[in-house]
Amino acid sequence: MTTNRTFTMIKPDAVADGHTGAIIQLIEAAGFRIVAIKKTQLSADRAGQFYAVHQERPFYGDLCQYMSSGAIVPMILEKENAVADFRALIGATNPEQAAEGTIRKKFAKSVQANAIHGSDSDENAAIEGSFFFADLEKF
Ligand SMILES: Nc1ncnc2c1ncn2[C@@H]1O[C@H](COP(=O)(O)OP(=O)(O)OP(=O)(O)O)[C@@H](O)[C@H]1O
Repeated sequence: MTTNRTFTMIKPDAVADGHTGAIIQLIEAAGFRIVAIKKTQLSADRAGQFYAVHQERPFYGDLCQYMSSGAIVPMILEKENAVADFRALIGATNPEQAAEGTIRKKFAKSVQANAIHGSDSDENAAIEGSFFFADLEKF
């Protein structure tokens, strides 16, 4: 296994509900090191750019509206096997299918408002991290 990075965002529902601290605690307890972190809000246009891969999907418009509806907390995280281990920590996209103990099982409200994002590959983790953070913001 190699030490590498993944990208995550705590989504608007979880930030608005006051779960930011609890989610960060779970992430750090699972062995991830925070390389970069901020609190920000996406415009609908920027949410659309971030999720451009989904633009043909029926839920794309709703997703962009939801992701720009409030503050989010994007982070770059570092750990051995970061991408796969983080996907395991957050659980399935649909919280009804998420395993016990996962972040989505604990905090997600629906398949859309599912509390947290996790990159699905090393390549996307690098692209998504650069979408939010300049090199000088990564430590
Ligand atoms: N059927 C759906 N209805 C509404 N929203 C959806 C649906 N499927 C996915 N989404 C939303 O789009 C996001 C991206 O979908 P994707 O299939 O990439 O899931 P994921 O990889 O688990 O999620 P993410 O990319 O946020 O980590 C989901 O996290 C969710 O917020």
